[in-house]
Order: sequence, then C-alpha cells, then structure tokens
Amino acid sequence: MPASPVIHADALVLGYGGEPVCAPVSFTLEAGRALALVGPNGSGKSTVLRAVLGLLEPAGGELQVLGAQVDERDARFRAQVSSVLDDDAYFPALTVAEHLVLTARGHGVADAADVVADLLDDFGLTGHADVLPVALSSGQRRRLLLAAGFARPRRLLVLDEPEQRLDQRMRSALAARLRDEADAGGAVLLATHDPALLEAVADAAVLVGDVESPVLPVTDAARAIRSEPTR
Ligand SMILES: Nc1ncnc2c1ncn2[C@@H]1O[C@H](COP(=O)(O)OP(=O)(O)OP(=O)(O)O)[C@@H](O)[C@H]1O
Repeated sequence: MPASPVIHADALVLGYGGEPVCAPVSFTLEAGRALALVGPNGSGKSTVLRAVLGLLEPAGGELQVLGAQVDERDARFRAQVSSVLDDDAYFPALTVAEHLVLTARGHGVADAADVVADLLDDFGLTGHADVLPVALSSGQRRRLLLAAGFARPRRLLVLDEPEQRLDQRMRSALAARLRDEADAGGAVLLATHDPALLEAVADAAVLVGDVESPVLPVTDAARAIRSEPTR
C-alpha cells in the first residue's frame, strides 16, 4: 500500500469570522518534496500555513497532515512537525545557544551539544552564542528562529517567508539547506515572496488568492511573483 502523503488539502476553505480570505486551496505534499505557496500580500498564504499547523480550524474542505486530522495538541503531531513562523517567538532571558539546546533536548536529541554547535556555525551565530535575543539584529534573530527549526527531528518543515531579513548569502545557504531537507526525504511547505528561493527549493507551487489555483510548475509561480504589483 502506498504511504499516505504528508499533507493532503482538498478544497480547503479558510478564513476568519466566517469570511473566507482566499479561494479554496487544494494540494498534496509527499515526503521528499518541497511545495511553495505564493501570492501577493494578504492573499492568504500564512492562513493556509496556520491551518496546516492546527492553529486555525478550516471552515470547509478536507485537511489531513501525516495521515490524520490536524491536532496540534497531539504529541505525535508536535514531534513530527517543525515550524518557523513570522512571530518573533523568543524567551527574552535565554541566550542564542540556550534556545537551541532547549529545542533540541526538548525533542529528545541525544547529541544536542554537537547539533547546536553545527547550527550556530551554519547560521553564522557562533560569535553570538551567549547573547540574549534583545542584543541581536533583526536578521540575526531570524537566523536564530530558523536554526531552532532545524534543531529538532521532523518529517514536515513549515516556514512562513523564511527569506525575510536575511542577507543574500544566508538566503542562498538556506535555499540549499531546504533543498537538502527534501532530497533527504523530508517534506517542506513554505510561503515565499522570493522567486530565487522558490526556484532553488520548490518542486511545485500553489498560487493562493482570489482564484482557485492548480498546483503549478515552479517557473510559472516565479513568473507570477515577478509580475506582482509593486504596490
Ligand atoms: N487573525 C486574523 N483575523 C482576521 N483577519 C485576518 C487575521 N489574520 C489575517 N487576516 C486577514 O486574512 C487575509 C490573509 O492574511 P495572510 O496573513 O494569510 O496573508 P499572506 O498571504 O500571508 O500575506 P503576506 O504576504 O503579507 O504575509 C488578510 O486580508 C488579512 O488581513
């Protein structure tokens, strides 16, 4: 029997206070694949991610994550789904290294010290390991959140505009890491406004917006981003 997809969304209706924010959304994400959500500001990308993470109840349609209805309170769900949202979620009194160690140990990583040392290096944070979040730049804080997303085991990685506030070099390094994640059998779902990141990472894309989109080739989605109105 074939394995069930990591995410199956069929005619998903999403909104706030009974008002849908976008046309119904349908896609399937298999292990070993990366899918991007694209669309202009306010089109509903983060809202789709919230539903996948169990932070928003769909108003209609079908949504299965890891073969079951989403329940973010379920320990099995939380153990397998890592997310990096645009929410600046830090403990103000923990250093950079302490954040990463807490995340790794909290998810049962045996060699947490080694994993954290590698992540500090990869994300250019080694020199800031003992610094509190308040003393980081906005890009360094973003690097910390991203590193935390990789500090723990996962089958599904969900990222909301991970390119934000990163310099070009870190964007390229992140793109390579996300592609490696999928090539190693993980599943990646990301919302992005960056056509270069999209092309480097994703196997396919969904255009979220007023009109229901099929799953698109990445080249079509990159063209859609590049033709978004500038204001
Ligand atoms: N908590 C909320 N309550 C009510 N409306 C909301 C809420 N969060 C978002 N919205 C609305 O839902 C719509 C979609 O927002 P969403 O954040 O999903 O867009 P997005 O595509 O991620 O945008 P961006 O590219 O700017 O991040 C917007 O019109 C927004 O104002």
